[in-house]
Amino acid sequence: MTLSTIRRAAGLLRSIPPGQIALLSALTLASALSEGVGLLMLVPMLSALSAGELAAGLPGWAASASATLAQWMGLGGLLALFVALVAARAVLNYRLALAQTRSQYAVVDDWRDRIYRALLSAGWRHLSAMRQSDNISLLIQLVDTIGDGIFRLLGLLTSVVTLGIVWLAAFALSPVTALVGALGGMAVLALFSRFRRHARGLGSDVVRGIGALQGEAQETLGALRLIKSHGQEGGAALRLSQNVGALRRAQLAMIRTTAGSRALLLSAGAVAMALVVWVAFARGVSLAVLLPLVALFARSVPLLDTLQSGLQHWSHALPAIERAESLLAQASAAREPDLPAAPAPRPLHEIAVTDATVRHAGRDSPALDDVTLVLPAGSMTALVGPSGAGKSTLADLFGAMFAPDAGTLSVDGMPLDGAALVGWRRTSAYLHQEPVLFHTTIRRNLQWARSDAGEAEMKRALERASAGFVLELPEGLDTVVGDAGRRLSGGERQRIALARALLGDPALLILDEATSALDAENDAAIARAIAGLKGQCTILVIGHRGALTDMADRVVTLRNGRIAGEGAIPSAS
Ligand SMILES: Nc1ncnc2c1ncn2[C@@H]1O[C@H](COP(=O)(O)OP(=O)(O)OP(=O)(O)O)[C@@H](O)[C@H]1O
Repeated sequence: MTLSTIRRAAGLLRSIPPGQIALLSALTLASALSEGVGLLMLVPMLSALSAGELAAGLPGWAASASATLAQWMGLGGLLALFVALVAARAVLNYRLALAQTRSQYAVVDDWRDRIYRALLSAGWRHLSAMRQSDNISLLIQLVDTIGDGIFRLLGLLTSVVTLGIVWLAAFALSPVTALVGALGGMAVLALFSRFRRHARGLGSDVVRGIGALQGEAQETLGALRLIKSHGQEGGAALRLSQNVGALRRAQLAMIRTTAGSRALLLSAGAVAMALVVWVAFARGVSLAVLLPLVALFARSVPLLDTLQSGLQHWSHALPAIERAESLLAQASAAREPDLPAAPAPRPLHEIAVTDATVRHAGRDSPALDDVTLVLPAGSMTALVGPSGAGKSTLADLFGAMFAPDAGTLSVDGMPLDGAALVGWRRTSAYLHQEPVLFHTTIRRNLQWARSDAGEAEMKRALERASAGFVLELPEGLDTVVGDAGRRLSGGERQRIALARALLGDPALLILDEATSALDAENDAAIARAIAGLKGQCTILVIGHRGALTDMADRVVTLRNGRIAGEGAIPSAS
């Protein structure tokens, strides 16, 4: 265990409440003491069994103490005390296992919570560049790998304390044997370091395997229509089973390493014990010393095994811990400022993006190059242009999803940054080509925008969004929309999403290709709804030629990240 590993372990254990740490420490110490004392009880028991004969050869203090105890308690009393000690240790170990599991959960849950919060608080640009299946696998599965590492770490700390007590007992009986045993134990730990390195490599394989499996399953289940239409069911099933195979190979290799190192350690322990007995017998060491030493030795080997396999599992969990640490660090570095206490002011005159430049990571040319666009308050602007011109990027700037690399977003001449920028985001609403609905009732989907919205307000929003059909459904607002709203048509989904946006009373409504996947009827229904909103809020429509762009007060053309013109709708966009 290197210094950095110890520091990392201490850092992880910091999320265990102090009371729990105190309980763990007390239980660990009490369990270890009961173990040591129980083993040492052999000495007075042997003395009582042999009427003092076997006391010869014991260190002076041990001979007199065991003789006194044997005389005072008798064999029956000593046996009863021994049984009581074993029973007490069983209770202590039961409580210890519970305390260790609770501590493990405390660490894991704290990590999960911190990672989740860090992700939720990170900026959109950072989040949109991430592979979310990696984050899901970390939050759901890898934290349990980390939990296993923590549990083993706590177990190995218990083994260290118990080994220490057992060693002290051995030292009291025979210092030389105890020192030789300690050196042997350290040599074993050093020799077994290659198993731990191997376990760490396998830990990396498991992290990769879990990520690949999660990514594959998530992508496949999210693309079922595509898979079915291309007849790719077999290929998808094969890819999943290949991913499962790779993961299982890594997991089985870990079991093999653990079981192999255990078999080696226990066999080496047996050989060492045989040697000790042999040498002791040859040198005429008395039974009174030899028997308790053998018992202490026999107990030390499994404890050493727990220690070694604990270190091995800890090494195995390290890659998952490193993944979590790195994600946490990156997400925290991309953290957005906290929301301002007061809501952002509604624009009276204009919302403007000025001299804005945006460079996406890994791209040579900027997505937006020194763009200035002013949206008069209450106006409706259509933004058109070829694919990749930068329309969505510009809409993201207006909606304050992120700040430009250069330039500003301002409302009525006041530049927005930091918390004000995040606050403005709350007052704008987006409608994308594929609306986001949650697998719950329409009521809950609407209330997602405003939890205190009443029935009448919801109905009004639905009517304004040309979504009155909801009220005619057999279960009305309580209709469950299905996974991502798949129990509704695309147009119905989009109109419910518009109603949800309106419920939040947005100052800026952005429709990014909101009707491009809809038929003429739904396009017209959304257009009717938007016509009713004109003048009530500022509207920015992105799209190719259609009912919505035709309704705009003006049309702005974007080309290669620059404003290419303003006025009439270009004939080919
Ligand atoms: N997250 C990203 N990382 C890297 N490049 C990006 C990212 N998002 C957009 N781009 C690139 O930035 C440019 C502008 O993209 P944007 O989505 O703004 O264009 P658009 O005009 O909305 O296109 P479309 O009409 O096809 O939706 C494109 O070249 C696109 O490939």
